[in-house]
Amino acid sequence: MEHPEQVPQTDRATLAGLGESRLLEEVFAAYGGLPGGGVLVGPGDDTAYLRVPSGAVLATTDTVVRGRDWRDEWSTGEDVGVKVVTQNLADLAAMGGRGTGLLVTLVAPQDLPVDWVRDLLAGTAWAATRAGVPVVGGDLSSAGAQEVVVSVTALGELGEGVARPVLRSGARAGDVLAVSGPLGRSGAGLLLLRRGVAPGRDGQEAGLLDHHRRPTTDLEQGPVAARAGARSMIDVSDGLVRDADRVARASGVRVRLDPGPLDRLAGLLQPALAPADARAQVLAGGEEHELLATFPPRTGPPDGWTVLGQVVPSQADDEPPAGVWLEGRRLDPRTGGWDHFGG
Ligand SMILES: Nc1ncnc2c1ncn2[C@@H]1O[C@H](COP(=O)(O)OP(=O)(O)OP(=O)(O)O)[C@@H](O)[C@H]1O
Ligand SMILES: Cc1ncc(C[n+]2csc(CCOP(=O)(O)O)c2C)c(N)n1
Ligand SMILES: [Mg+2]
Repeated sequence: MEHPEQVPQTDRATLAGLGESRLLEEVFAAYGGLPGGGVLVGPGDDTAYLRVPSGAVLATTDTVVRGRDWRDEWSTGEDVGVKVVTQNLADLAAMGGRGTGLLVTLVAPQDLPVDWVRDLLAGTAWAATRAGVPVVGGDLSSAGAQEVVVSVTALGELGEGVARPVLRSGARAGDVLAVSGPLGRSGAGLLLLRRGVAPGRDGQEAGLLDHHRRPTTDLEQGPVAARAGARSMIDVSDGLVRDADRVARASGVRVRLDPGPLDRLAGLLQPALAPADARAQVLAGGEEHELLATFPPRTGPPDGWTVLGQVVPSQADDEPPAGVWLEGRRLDPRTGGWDHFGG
């Protein structure tokens, strides 16, 4: 028979000491108070059971891996939780949607400190609460030493007043290209961390590090853009050029960036970054999770968005015909931006 009070505190400090059942109790407690009117059955049974008022579901998933997507020297478990939830919700926002439920999976070694998992639960719960989305389930599994993987699946539906999802393929010649917020902050923060910069709590560098650790996208801007008539949309996860190139190719158009707004956005990263580094991060910095959308010229973007350029027809003699252009030259998406497999 087990006497929990006799188990030394240190034994409970790792996942092996705590055990799956007690960890699950903590998981349920962490996610228990979250909002979510449509949840008919929440965590604890074989599946969750959700109401689907609009009759159609948005579904996306995004996974982060220790060493690849975060480093423990740079990010806490709470940071990881905030970021992985935000990444998923930004994908829903980029369709013109909002979350209705999250599933959170943790794959971790037995010697992982329970406190790291408690931080992860706090971070995921914080980001879910901020967005008004319940965590409805997930999974736990074990991994080899050092391997920690957190995977989130997000379910959602189109925002109120949004009739259809905003796809990457909807950009049309004549559209205005705009972004919902600044660019390059997360990439700039990562660059500073790689350089070993240890900024004080205030100031520009601290803000960039914060945005790298916990992107603060205004997720409502997705439905706002959709209602404003956005014809195409994507969230900037792999860098402006790479993500704009995806829109251009899906739509069969050219995207022409204006240098002026790029310089202004790069200015926001200076003096923490030198001008050339700042420009590079605006063009290629990943994990920003601001929304990039195109709008018909007559309506233009909603208030607070920054116009970055225009959509123009693709030219038959260009190879490839669709892509991103700046000052008369095509920007190769492979030379900047994030690719998990290095391509
Ligand atoms: N293993 C897979 N099986 C099926 N579909 C996949 C798989 N991996 C990716 N996809 C699909 O490919 C598309 C692009 O995936 P990706 O992860 O690059 O999404 P993204 O929105 O561009 O990136 P991010 O998640 O960083 O915002 C998505 O529609 C995704 O569902
Ligand atoms: C340790 C460490 N190294 C590199 C990075 C940068 N990084 C990881 S994934 C990604 C793009 C988005 O991925 P996805 O498309 O899967 O959402 C970027 C820019 C990091 N955060 N931590
Ligand atoms: Mg995306």
